[in-house]
Amino acid sequence: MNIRNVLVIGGAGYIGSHQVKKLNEKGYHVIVYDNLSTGYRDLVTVGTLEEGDLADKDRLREVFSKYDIDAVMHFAAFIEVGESVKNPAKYYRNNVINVINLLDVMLEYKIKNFIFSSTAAVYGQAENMPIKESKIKQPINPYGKSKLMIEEILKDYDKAYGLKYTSFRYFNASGADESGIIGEKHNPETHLIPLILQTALGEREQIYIFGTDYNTKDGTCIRDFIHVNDIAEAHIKGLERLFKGEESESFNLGSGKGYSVKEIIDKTKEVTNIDFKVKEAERRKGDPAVLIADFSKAKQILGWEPKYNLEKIINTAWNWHKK
Ligand SMILES: NC(=O)c1ccc[n+]([C@@H]2O[C@H](COP(=O)([O-])OP(=O)(O)OC[C@H]3O[C@@H](n4cnc5c(N)ncnc54)[C@H](O)[C@@H]3O)[C@@H](O)[C@H]2O)c1
Ligand SMILES: O=c1ccn([C@@H]2O[C@H](COP(=O)(O)OP(=O)(O)O[C@H]3O[C@H](CO)[C@H](O)[C@H](O)[C@H]3O)[C@@H](O)[C@H]2O)c(=O)[nH]1
Repeated sequence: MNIRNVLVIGGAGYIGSHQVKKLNEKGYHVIVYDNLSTGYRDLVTVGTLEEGDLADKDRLREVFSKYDIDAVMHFAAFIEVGESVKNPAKYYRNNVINVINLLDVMLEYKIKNFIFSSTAAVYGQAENMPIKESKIKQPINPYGKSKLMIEEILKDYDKAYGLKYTSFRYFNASGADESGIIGEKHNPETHLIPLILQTALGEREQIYIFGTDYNTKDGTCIRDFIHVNDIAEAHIKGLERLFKGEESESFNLGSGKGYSVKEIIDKTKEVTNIDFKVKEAERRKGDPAVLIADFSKAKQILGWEPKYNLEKIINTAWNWHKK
């Protein structure tokens, strides 16, 4: 069988770089398209890096002309919820307009297999846990709205142009590859587990708990953490399904288990065997109290389920951060 070419947009970022490594391990040929705005050249450990911006359609055309692309996986986006509230234009431009550019060029080149990084933020505040894909989508910030807009656009492009897509709504992506050569590298870092680990390393004086008065068992927010390699594995299954000609679908990617911020901090102290300062702080704007995924649809249709538990997630992340 011919080796398939997969174009990974945003493959120099945290999740994309793990996907690139996984695709390579599964025998795909990988081309990364990235402008390195929040990504890093050294996270691209295999495949070919083509530098370019999604706003630049001519550069995209060059890449699509150079390689015979079989499918596109799209990870590139701005990802900070708080920033999206302050500067929505930045988010709608990169997370919506630039994705339309990409889809335009894909269609010009008759490439019809597309995998999209969506988010639990499309659901907004949910009353009942765990969250199923069918839940009504009411995102409460521009970041979540920008992702939902693309999900809606994809439905229309499927009907009108026959574009086949799989959208994955990640809950809290975390952990690092076991090799220790790639991991979560965001600057500024806003995510809980890397911030706790930086505190354990003494790079930060303390970790703040944002809100202790939520209606949860210990008053702190509850989240569903999913290992980045479990996410990558699901994408491979989604890709194989598209290559079989199956219909477009959207899936939650989470573990189905929720842990409170306090529990995450305690678990990290246990895994690292380091004690560090914890301070209680005000709630962060826009945080839903609880987010837990129902992943039964991915299990049923893709035959996917997460392999990493919380301890392994923290352990692999710790392994990377120590380096
Ligand atoms: N990290 C999470 O917890 C999480 C949760 C849910 C969804 N997601 C989604 O997963 C995807 C990847 O997230 P991440 O944490 O790896 O982010 P990241 O910032 O590490 O990676 C994004 C990559 O895209 C590139 N990029 C951004 N804009 C670009 C443009 N216009 N042209 C070319 N390249 C561009 C960046 O340089 C970077 O390499 C995003 O779409 C995000 O919305 C992430
Ligand atoms: O220093 C910190 C950082 C975070 N938190 C808390 O830890 C929880 C997790 O926060 P993260 O920033 O790590 O993750 P989010 O749940 O806010 O965001 C994740 O899920 C979102 C979907 O809701 C988006 O997809 C986003 O990209 C993704 O990182 C939240 O309750 C937050 O308030 C703290 O208490 N202290």
